[in-house]
This record gives sequence, C-alpha cells and structure tokens, in this order.
Amino acid sequence: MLHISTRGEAPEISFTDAMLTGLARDGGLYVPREFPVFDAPTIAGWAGQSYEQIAQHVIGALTGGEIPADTLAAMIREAYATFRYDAVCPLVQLDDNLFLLELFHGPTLAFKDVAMQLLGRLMDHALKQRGARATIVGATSGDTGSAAIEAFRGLDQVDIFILYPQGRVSDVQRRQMTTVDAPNVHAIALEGTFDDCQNMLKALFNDHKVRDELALSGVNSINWARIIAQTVYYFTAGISLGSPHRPVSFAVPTGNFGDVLAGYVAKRMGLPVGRLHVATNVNDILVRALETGRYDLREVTPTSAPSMDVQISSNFERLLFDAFGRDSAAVRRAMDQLRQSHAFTIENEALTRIRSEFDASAVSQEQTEEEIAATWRGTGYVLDPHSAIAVRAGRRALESDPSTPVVALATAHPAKFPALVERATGVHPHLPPHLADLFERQERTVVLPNDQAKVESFIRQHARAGK
Ligand SMILES: Cc1ncc(COP(=O)(O)O)c(C=O)c1O
Ligand SMILES: N[C@@H](CCOP(=O)(O)O)C(=O)O
Repeated sequence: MLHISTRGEAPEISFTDAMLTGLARDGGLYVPREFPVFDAPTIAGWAGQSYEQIAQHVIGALTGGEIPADTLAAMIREAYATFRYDAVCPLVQLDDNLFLLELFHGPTLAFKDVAMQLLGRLMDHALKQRGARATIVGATSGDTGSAAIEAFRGLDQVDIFILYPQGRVSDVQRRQMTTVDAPNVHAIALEGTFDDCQNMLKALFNDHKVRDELALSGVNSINWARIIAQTVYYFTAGISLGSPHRPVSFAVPTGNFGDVLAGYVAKRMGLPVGRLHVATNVNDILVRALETGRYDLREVTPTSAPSMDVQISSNFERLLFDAFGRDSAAVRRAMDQLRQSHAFTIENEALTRIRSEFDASAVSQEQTEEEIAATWRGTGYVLDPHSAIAVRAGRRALESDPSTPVVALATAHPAKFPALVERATGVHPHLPPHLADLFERQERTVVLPNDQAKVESFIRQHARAGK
C-alpha cells in the first residue's frame, strides 16, 4: 500500500518507510493513497472478538500485508500484554447513552501507550531487518514523551530525544520522562511552549542534512503508524455498542488532532460513526476554526489539562487534505500562510465537508473542574482533567442528539494530575504500584534554550546513528 504526502512533493512510499520517516521530506504528513474499507457484514462478524483480534484486522489492512500476519499478531499480543486489563481499552457506562472509553491502562497511564507500545515493536523489527539505527526526536506536552520513552528505552537500534516545555507539564509527567535510567533516553526541557517543541522538531526534520546524517525518525502523531494503532479502539468501542447496526458518536479531548483523526480514519474504513466531537480546553483554535473558517494562531494558555495546551494542531493538516479534495497545492498554500501570517482561511466547500462530520466545543478550566466534581458525585468515577473535557463535550452532544450513544475518550489516569483531581473530588488518586516510588527516583534531564543549533548540537553529541 502506497502512502502520499499531504503536500504532494515527497516520494510515494510503503507503510514501513512512512513509519521510519515520520514527517515527509516536503514537510507534509503521510496518508494512505486509499483507505481500505470494510463492509457492514465484515464488521458485524467481529462482534465478540478480542481487542487483539480486531487490531489484527484493522492494522493488517492499514499496513497492506507488508508485515507477515503471524509477526504482526505476535507484536500486537506483546504490545497489549503490557496493559493492566485483558480488554485493553474497556468501556464504562457513565450515564444514559454516555460511555467512557478507558485508554489509560498501559504502562505510562495515558492513551499514548496504545499506539506507542506497538510502534516501538514495529520500528525495532523494521530497523533490525534493515540493520539500521535511528535517532528518534519527539515533542511532548506531557504524555507522548513518557509513552515513547517507555516503548523505546533500552533498544539497541534507537536513541530517543524528547523535547518537553519546561515547567508546563505535571510533576508526574515530568518524572515519568526524567527518571528512566537508560543510556539511549534523553529528556530535554526546552525553554518554550509545546508548540516551540513541535516547531523545533519540524525544523530539524526539514533540514535534510541533519535528518539524513542522524537518521531522524519521529514518534509523534505526525507518524502515520501512531494513527493507525489508535484507529482500532474506535472499532472495538463501536462494535461493543452495536455497530455496524447503529452509529456511535465520539467526544475526543483534542490537542494535536491525532486521536480524533483516528476516529475519522475508522469512519473512512466503514465504521458507522455518528459525529466526531472535538473537545478542547481554552486553547480553542479548532473550535474557532470550525465556527468561523479561520485557523488563527494565538498564544498558548497554560491549563490544568496541559497535554492539550496546543495551538498548532499538526494532524488537522491530514483532515484538510481530504477536505480540500486531496489537493496538495491547496494544503501547501494554507501551510505557507500559517507560517507567514499565523493564520489561514478554510474555504466554504472544505469547511462544509469538515462540519458534516465534526463538531467542536471548548471547555473552560472551571467547567473541567465542575465536571470532575459532578461525575464523582453522580457516579463515584474519578476523571482526569483531559477526560473530563471529553465528558463535558459528550454531555453537550447528547443535548442535541440524545438517541446516538456518545463515547467520551478517557485519555489519562487521574493520578497524573493529582492536585486538581483532589481539589474537585476530595479523593487523592494514587499511582498504580509500578509507579508508586516515582517521587523517590533520581531525575536526569537537560535544560536547553529554544535554539535550533543548541538542540541539534546536543543531539549530535549523544546520538549513535551516523557515527
Ligand atoms: C491526556 C491527553 N488527552 C488528550 C490529548 C490530545 O490528543 P491529540 O493530541 O491526539 O489531539 C493528549 C495529547 O496528545 C493527551 O496527552
Ligand atoms: N498531547 C501530546 C502532544 C503531542 O501529541 P502527539 O500525539 O502528536 O504525539 C503529548 O502529550 O505530548
């Protein structure tokens, strides 16, 4: 199966190459030339199957048979054996027609583990087959970093450098990145915001000399392999609630647009998805873009849901590509305008297409805290702030359409954000046993200015690829 860049000026490549490449050489994002589609009887036939079996169908189709079925099955089995529940991503009922999809039972307590545990295995396999090494550079607003470090630590083929915004992640999130004692892991506190971290990463990738010399690879959701792994839980949740015989909607706490894009991919592949609700915190660029057609960058406001403190929502480019009728020149124009004037306008036809599938709403800090408190009082369930934003958006969605079930994605464990959760509920959420001594572990990090030359020099000093 071939993959094309949203900007149309990079070579068409296989799944494995797209995975090892991360960002396309023209600065765009890879997507499959065509989505594989399952018909309703096929999806109906998956009822009662395990998470791993459904993953095999969905990922097998999206990787176009490039990985032998038994090898893929073994990787899927091992990846999800690291989760604390056999169901991998269990579904919990919160209210009439409102469900919570718990995605945080992996090793680092956030939904990132679902993709990262598989990606680590897929990449290790591909690099070993090619006898190659890679230098992974990732940007994190809190959760991607620890999930990536956990998935890639100790691997011989890989050095991993994670840029996180200094002082803008929770203590638990920071410690999960800085206390891992593995020589191939480097946590870098960048003096800037998450958007600065992400811009730094893209600048390094767009410097082809650096990229080739260091064999750079990315594990953010700019990497298509991340998205395909996340597509699976839309299928498992939909099927548990009666799909394909009835549509199911999803409310997704959104920052970089990777998670909600995976829902869109599931829909393209034949899952009857009702609406996709994009739920943001006060960093609401996507809400404004859907309302007005103007994608307009503003300063990032730090919030109690720090993993969503994002303005440049990378994966929105993949949706735009489809909404523009796969016109890569139109994507290039929009991205050029964004770079030059920090904004672009989505023309009416494309906006109508987006609005036909997506809604968006912002949830303030007060509403987030209120939702954590109200859900706790009403059901005894303790939400983390990101999941609370999804639940609040899900409740709003049910007000306009009470008959379609809504699945709110619970993307992090409440123990990652104990202060807010305790204030809202009076309950101190405890870390699971494998992280119970996190605050006693030795931290190891480096603080770097938001300066490309300095970051590049640090990476060159510590990376083994190309030496
Ligand atoms: C806990 C949590 N919720 C939601 C999000 C937003 O997901 P996405 O960036 O895929 O939109 C993130 C970060 O990615 C996160 O860590
Ligand atoms: N919220 C993310 C930001 C990076 O997102 P990604 O899904 O593109 O890796 C984080 O927690 O780091």
